[in-house]
Amino acid sequence: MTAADLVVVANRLPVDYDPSADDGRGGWRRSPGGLVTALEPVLRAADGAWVGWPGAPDVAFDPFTEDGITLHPVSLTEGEVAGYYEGFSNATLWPLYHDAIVAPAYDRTWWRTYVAVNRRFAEAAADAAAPGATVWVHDYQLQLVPKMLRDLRPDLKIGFFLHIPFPPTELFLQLPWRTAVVEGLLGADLVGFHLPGGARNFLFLAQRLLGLHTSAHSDLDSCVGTVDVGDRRVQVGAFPISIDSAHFAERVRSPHIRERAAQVREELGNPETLLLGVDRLDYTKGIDIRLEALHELLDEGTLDPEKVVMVQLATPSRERVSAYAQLREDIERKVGHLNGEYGQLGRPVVHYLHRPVDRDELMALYSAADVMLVTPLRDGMNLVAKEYIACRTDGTGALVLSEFTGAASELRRAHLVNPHDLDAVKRAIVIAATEEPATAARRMQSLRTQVLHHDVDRWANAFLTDLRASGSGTTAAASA
Ligand SMILES: Nc1nc2c(ncn2[C@@H]2O[C@H](COP(=O)(O)OP(=O)(O)O)[C@@H](O)[C@H]2O)c(=O)[nH]1
Ligand SMILES: O=P(O)(O)OC[C@H]1O[C@H](O[C@H]2O[C@H](CO)[C@@H](O)[C@H](O)[C@H]2O)[C@H](O)[C@@H](O)[C@@H]1O
Repeated sequence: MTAADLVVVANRLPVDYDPSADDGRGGWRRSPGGLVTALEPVLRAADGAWVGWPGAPDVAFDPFTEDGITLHPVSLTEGEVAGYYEGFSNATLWPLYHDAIVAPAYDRTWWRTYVAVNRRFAEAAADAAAPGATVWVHDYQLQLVPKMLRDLRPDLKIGFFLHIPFPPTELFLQLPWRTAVVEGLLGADLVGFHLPGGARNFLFLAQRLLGLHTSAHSDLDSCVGTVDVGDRRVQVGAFPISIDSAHFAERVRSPHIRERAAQVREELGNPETLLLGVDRLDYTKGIDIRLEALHELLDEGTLDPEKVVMVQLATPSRERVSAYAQLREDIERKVGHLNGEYGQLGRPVVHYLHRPVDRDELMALYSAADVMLVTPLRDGMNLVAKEYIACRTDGTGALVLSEFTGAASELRRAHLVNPHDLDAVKRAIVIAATEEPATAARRMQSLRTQVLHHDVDRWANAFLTDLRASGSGTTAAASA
């Protein structure tokens, strides 16, 4: 397998191995989540390599090529999945970085496994990269990889992008391993966040925890500041991720998706208002909030159960982490209450699917829905909001969007809400469902302009251009 000039390193490969697939040999399926959706086209265009976990424990594969990308699977044992993925990544870092919505657990054995697994990813990346290659490391699961990789391969350009929020400094400082995490990230030439606020938090911590010299720039371009680490100058920037907008806008116009969208409405009883939620089943996503809002609107008689239907897709996620198992029970109980009180025989008010649907079906749902509900308590970006907008090719539709998503900083003409304020969520749903069509169309037009002009290529090019230009500038240590 030849070494690549562009290497992505992410927790997951773009495909997951499922040993229980019913062809008897197991099989590969597309991985869940926005990170894969965003990066796959970028890497395919560059004939690059992708280093990641196959998504199942105790399986080992040699590198192979799929759809123009060379995949380098990193094996994890059952114990490593428990300590590194379910434990440190998703029961420590995920809740801590999402405003501690659920209490983060600080477990020393998880941390040790996180260090060991990060080292394995760094070694695999060092093997996959050609001399002088660009290596782009992704997300909270791999924050130690930049430094480990630099120690192994000082010839590489190394970028790091965090797909989830970088927390307020006082929350980050809870982390017993805070200094090692900041040092790990500073192994990169460029550290990127979705929003300038996350970048500024990181600059503060580099100064406070490591005593490093930092400088802050204006927010007018993607570079928010720099940190001097010995004779290296690390750039710190903000790069809001997006989607392949043109692909969504074009594909959703296919006759079979249009027909399916009409059929979906028909199957749902041709409601006056079709509300839609699409999320991994995650406690950050605020699925409970939108169900509570709908319940109260029906209780008060503001919405009529004969005229409104909600579809909630809730893709299974991190099911062995206890907060996720509890969330599933809570959501399913709420759906049951709503349907018990307001459904008719053969006609529930809430249609809830706890499984992924294929992409064409998802686009048909985006196309069919009158109001998209995106109500996270905290979300790095939220690509679903952008996908919905890209699919509204006829300029109709309305988006209720939490202020606490990264997307809210760009989609200013959505119906922005504070998800902690249930009355505000209820008001936003009603306004979105009833707004005068010309006003709604102007809103959607403005949202579409934003999403169609700021697509995933623009995001990746902005990051990679800044990464390739990084390393310039003289630090005090270098000029001494
Ligand atoms: N095909 C398919 N994609 C889904 C489904 N549910 C969510 N997704 C995709 O998963 C991604 C979710 O990204 P995002 O909203 O940023 O949230 P994340 O899950 O936290 O990464 C989007 O690209 C969605 O289209 C599903 O049921 N089917
Ligand atoms: O790999 P999983 O544990 O199954 O989780 C799926 C992905 O979820 C997270 O997505 C984030 O990235 C999106 C794209 O930047 C962003 O829009 C969203 O707000 C984030 O939550 C996670 O960051 C990925 O690593 C996971 O693969």
